[in-house]
Amino acid sequence: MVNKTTATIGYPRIGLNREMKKALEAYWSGKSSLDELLKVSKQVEEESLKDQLNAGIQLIGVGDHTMYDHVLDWTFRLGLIPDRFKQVQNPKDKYFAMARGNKEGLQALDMSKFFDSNYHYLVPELNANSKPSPNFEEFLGEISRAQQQIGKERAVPIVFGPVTYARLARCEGVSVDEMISRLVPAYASLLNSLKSLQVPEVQMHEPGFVLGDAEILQKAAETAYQELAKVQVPINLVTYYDDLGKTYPWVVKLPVQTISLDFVRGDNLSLVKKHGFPADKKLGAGVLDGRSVWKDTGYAAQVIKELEAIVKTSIIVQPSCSLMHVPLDVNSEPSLDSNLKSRLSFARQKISELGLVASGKSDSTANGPGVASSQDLENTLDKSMFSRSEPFSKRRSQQFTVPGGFGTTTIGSFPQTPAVRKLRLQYKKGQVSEDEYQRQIDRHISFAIGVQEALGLDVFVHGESERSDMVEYFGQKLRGFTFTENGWVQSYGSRYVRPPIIYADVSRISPMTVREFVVAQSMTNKPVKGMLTGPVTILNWSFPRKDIPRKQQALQIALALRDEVADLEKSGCSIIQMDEPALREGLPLKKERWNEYLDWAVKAFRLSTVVAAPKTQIVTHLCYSDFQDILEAIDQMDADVLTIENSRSDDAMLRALAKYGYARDIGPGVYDVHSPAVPSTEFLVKKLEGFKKSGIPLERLWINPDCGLKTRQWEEVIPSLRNMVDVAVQLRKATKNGI
Ligand code: MET
Ligand SMILES: [Zn+2]
Repeated sequence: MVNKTTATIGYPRIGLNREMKKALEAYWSGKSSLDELLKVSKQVEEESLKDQLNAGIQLIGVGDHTMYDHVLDWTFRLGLIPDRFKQVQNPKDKYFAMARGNKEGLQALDMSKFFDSNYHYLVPELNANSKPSPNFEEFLGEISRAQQQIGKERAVPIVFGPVTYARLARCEGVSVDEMISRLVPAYASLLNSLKSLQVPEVQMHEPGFVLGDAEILQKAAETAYQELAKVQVPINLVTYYDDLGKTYPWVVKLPVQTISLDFVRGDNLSLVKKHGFPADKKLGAGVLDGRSVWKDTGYAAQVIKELEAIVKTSIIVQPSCSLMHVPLDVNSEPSLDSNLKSRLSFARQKISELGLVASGKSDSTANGPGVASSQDLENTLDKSMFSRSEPFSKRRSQQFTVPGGFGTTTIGSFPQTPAVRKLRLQYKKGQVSEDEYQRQIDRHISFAIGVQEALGLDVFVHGESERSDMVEYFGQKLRGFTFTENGWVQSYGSRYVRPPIIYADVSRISPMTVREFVVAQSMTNKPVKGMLTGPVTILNWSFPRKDIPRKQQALQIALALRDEVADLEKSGCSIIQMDEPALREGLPLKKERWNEYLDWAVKAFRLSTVVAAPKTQIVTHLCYSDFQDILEAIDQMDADVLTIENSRSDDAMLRALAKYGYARDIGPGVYDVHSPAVPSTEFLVKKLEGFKKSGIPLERLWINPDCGLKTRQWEEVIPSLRNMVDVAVQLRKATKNGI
């Protein structure tokens, strides 16, 4: 029988009660000292090791604690600091300036999504002159502390690998291959230091090998790992978030002692079966889903059994990836239903599950989420439920348009002022009655309508003051969702999210947005948009079930939203916006799986919207990413108006849409809502000039900001929108006069 041990490859680093967030924010605002921040940070680090030690984990990943972001940590340790930060003397000030910019106007590093997760990392900026000047002192200190706490034989340093580091960086004037080779000496020296600390092995995290284009890295990766092997410290090459795909045959042959694979996403099991597994290597088997909140229901043990027939040396039972993507402890959820709780597994529960799996036992309470109804929903629905009754060419003349074109509108939310937030909190705590709450919400709606009236916008919104979050709001009103009180997961830095959990079939209980729409519409003669979050976004920003495919869950949500669209229409709503900001981010890492995802994502969007009559205008809004590679899917969504984030991308998206021949209406964002700056009319005129040049027919254009305005203040919003409307009106006149 092969030998089995347990390991972890990363743990939540935010603290049970969001200690890191609180400590960081107190430090940034000057309310506490650096010493206090460091103290909290060490406590959180210690607690997490204590958890893993108590759970009996044999090889515990250490050194993954972070003040902000682990990729930034490696940029810092490797000494790959962009020139503009070199003027900052104090190391912590420098670190945080790279993370968030500083008061002196230094711009932070760019932030980007970490693979296909909802975590965001700070993108290393490298160029022809970038040469590592490493300083691993703090990291080595962290490793020594861990060794003292949990014992040398258990503490396995987690190192972010050179290939992935270079691959995720923005390399200007230097190739990724060249950068990898420049990194190797720094990594070799680190491995040497770790060797002197007598670590049992080093985890080299290389998720970059699962990316679709990782093949091109073969040569550089082989050279790098041959060099690193010379140090002669055992290396565990850790990959996750997908299977190795085409890179499997050569990645498993790299000169390392252990290969760790994700057996939850992608299909590494088939690759292992097809190609075999090197007889002299250990296998880190990521069999417990590190990105799911559900207990394993026997899958892990099954995979281990199959692997035992193939692997010759030893199998290490571990989570599929770092547990940073799940909340810390189910036991911090006093109000969750106890039956449901017994089926959930957050980080602390997962590490005890590992032991069970390794010992061949499984948990009898784990019987999967909800009542499974795994029927293929798509096939139970008539095909006509996925198409509008008339094509866009016939719909458009029946829908609302602004004479002279360039209709002005906004994306939905207006400033979430302290008063709005306080009101929602009081309501949540039962301090204001439902009636009183609605009366107050209606006052906010009335204010928003008044402002839009005064500014002369063409299509109004009610302002979303009743929503703290565009997914949570709908989740709370739908059957099948549940919420945690303390289930925080790091999104970036000190920003954490609490994704809803889908635990059963989703359906609508009663109308969710109709009341607010009716109130808003009763206050104005201008059309008010109905405002909904799309099915794919609701799904992608929640923890899904594991007992039925994501597609089925998306279609269930879509059916619920479809009823909402029908009800809005019945209440007199003639323009309905279905936001899908998270559509793009759900794309699988490997291109060959894109079509399958896009197929059901588009179907879900259509199922939720096409119920609308031809005269009802369906708007969608996409933001947060570059959509140029999914133009066809966007076209197939068949929305009448597409509002899209564009303000930061130099109209590239617009040109791409024009080139593609996108023929429906478009509302490209004319200014960046994430900046407090008020866009001047000159700026906006220039922006609109750019639109003209993009090749999009002018009569197809709407004028709007690039996203919702909830994070802004009225003092910024009012002058910004005033300028926006002014410029649209000017353009309308100019175009009419043929200028
Ligand atoms: C992240 S997209 C946000 C769209 C939403 N309607 C809003 O304005 O807030
Ligand atoms: Zn948006």
